[in-house]
Amino acid sequence: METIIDVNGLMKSFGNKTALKNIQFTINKGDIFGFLGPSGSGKTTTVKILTSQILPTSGSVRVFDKVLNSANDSKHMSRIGILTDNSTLYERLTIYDNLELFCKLYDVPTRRIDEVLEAVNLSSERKTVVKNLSKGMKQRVTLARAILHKPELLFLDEPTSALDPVNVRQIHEVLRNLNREGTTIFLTTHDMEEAETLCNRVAFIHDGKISALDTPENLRLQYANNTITCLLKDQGKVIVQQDEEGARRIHDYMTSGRLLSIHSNEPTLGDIFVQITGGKLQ
Ligand SMILES: Nc1ncnc2c1ncn2[C@@H]1O[C@H](COP(=O)(O)OP(=O)(O)OP(=O)(O)O)[C@@H](O)[C@H]1O
Repeated sequence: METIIDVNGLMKSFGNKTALKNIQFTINKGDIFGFLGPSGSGKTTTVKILTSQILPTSGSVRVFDKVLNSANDSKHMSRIGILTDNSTLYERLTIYDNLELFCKLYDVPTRRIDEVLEAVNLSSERKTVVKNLSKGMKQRVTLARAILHKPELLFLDEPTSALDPVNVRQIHEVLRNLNREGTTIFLTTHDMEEAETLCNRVAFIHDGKISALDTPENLRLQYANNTITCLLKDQGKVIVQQDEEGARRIHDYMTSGRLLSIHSNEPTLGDIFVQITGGKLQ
């Protein structure tokens, strides 16, 4: 498996505030890696370091085969796409003109504009002025801009925060397609559902430290409470342990015709985050 990002002993301080405390993780080619944490936990600081916008206080960071040791180091930037809060568009220009400007900046042929607009489902809006777009559409243009130069690695800092569910679904679909075509994705979010549906690996960051890192499936298994909720006609909700005694009880509920519904109580990533850190994601 090819390692795309390798972070070891990463520390970052701002004056006497330590934002990152000995962070360690690797990201492999093809991952959609979710970096989950509440506000102020250190997500954006990590993205800024990985994209050479700021330097770490100590520790080592490797992106592709390049050890990052100076800010604004642009050597690997052509292989990277970034979508953050600061990714603004020219409001008075059309979608097409916005993208054309960035084609010139990145030295990308303008025929690529049609491809990215198709990818984000905005081909029919190419002549629309950006200020007339909805928030979700603007975010899709920003995403189109971030992938104009076909980056191998895409950083997304809270890409769907404050978007409605329809727009969230559209952005997720674009990201899945990009990933299928080979783009590795580093995604920060405090939305656990987003991480559950998109990510093959997630790290929990809390107060500048990573407190868990695994696949969502392994985390759910590890923190499962092994119970089943049964809804009974005469008793309402009943919690049953997943053991022999529980199996006997469920069998009785079924054969006596009392069982209305049954579901296993798998913890969500949000539940697990609370269990591990004692804090909430939001
Ligand atoms: N330039 C800075 N100067 C001083 N403190 C900073 C600076 N940048 C970040 N911090 C502090 O570092 C900590 C981590 O901030 P960071 O922006 O990385 O959090 P975050 O997880 O991205 O939060 P959010 O989800 O709200 O964006 C916070 O306590 C923040 O106040």
